Amino acid sequence: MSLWVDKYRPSSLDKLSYHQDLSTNLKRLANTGDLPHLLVYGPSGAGKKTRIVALLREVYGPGVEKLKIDLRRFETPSRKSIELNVVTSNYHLELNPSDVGIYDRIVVQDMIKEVAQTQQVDTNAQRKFKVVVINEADALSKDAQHALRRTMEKYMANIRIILCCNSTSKIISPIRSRCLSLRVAAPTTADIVEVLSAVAKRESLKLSPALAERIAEASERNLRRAVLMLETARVQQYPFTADQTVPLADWQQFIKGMAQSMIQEQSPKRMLEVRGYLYELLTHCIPPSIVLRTLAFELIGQVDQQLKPEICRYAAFYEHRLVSGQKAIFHLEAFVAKFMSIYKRYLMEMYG
Ligand SMILES: Nc1ncnc2c1ncn2[C@@H]1O[C@H](COP(=O)(O)OP(=O)(O)OP(=O)(O)O)[C@@H](O)[C@H]1O
Repeated sequence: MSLWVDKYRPSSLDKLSYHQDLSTNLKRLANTGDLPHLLVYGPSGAGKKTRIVALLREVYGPGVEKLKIDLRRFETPSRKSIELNVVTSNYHLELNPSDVGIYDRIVVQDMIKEVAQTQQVDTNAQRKFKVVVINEADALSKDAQHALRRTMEKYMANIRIILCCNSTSKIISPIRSRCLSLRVAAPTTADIVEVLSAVAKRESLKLSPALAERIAEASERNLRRAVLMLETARVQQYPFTADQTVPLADWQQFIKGMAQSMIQEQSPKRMLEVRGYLYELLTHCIPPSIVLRTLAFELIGQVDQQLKPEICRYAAFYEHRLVSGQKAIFHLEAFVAKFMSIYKRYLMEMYG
């Protein structure tokens, strides 16, 4: 049994709801016979992956859905062996090079070279190129991006790259200029309500527009989150009522608690506790930028009006450091410490 987010993922361009213009453009692109390198970007849960898979299906037919997972081994210059899971079909392969950290350049170079040098096995294939989808492209090191640019040029004859990422700001400009950029904006609340109603209908559930609206609002325009919330709500209480509680994800609840504890007490002891919480979030693979953003919004919602601008400013400051630095925990902790000092100073001024 699969989750609704997988079960109801539209598989072809025709079945995609919302952003109809984009779907039409993708269809046109797929039917030109050739494909440029693509840079697909947009916020999490906007439907980037779904659109990429639908595009590949349009280009190659249902054969791209026959997937297998290969465990690939690479050797670093210092003879260390690294492993990476690669999802492949006869026509394309999908990788997440940022999983191997600083060795991403080796993966990008070796994999693309290997694919480019093997001929298309299927002689009936309609295209003479294979597609390499690179996920989380904005997490690629600069080194890997330069290697990618070189390989892109060298093997243009039989390879097309599709880069998938949240923001193009971390992609080097020589790559950006070689790709066709496609922005998949977050669906509007109304779009999400529509998808939720369609899912409910296919599950033969009665979903009132009021509840669908509340779930869509709570999902912050992240469609995946919205569909997951609907499925959780179904488990918690059915028949639905318009005013039933909309379940937040565990990690969101956790960050809420963290913000409360930072507001209750500002001390080295509390700082140490919060550090534990931060590690807990990071080891559960919640991206550090999401932790910082959610925490900042929670804090802003709970403090006095006059403190809000300063907290926003420091959240942006530490987010910038997070992006340019390496160890996320340092910058997250620095933000926590900064907040505590700002808040403590404010309390002292107010209440002496
Ligand atoms: N056009 C659509 N119509 C209906 N449902 C959709 C559509 N696009 C996406 N979805 C649903 O939204 C979920 C999230 O989509 P997807 O995985 O493509 O997002 P994403 O932008 O790649 O997210 P992330 O960047 O977090 O990986 C999918 O599981 C699918 O069920």
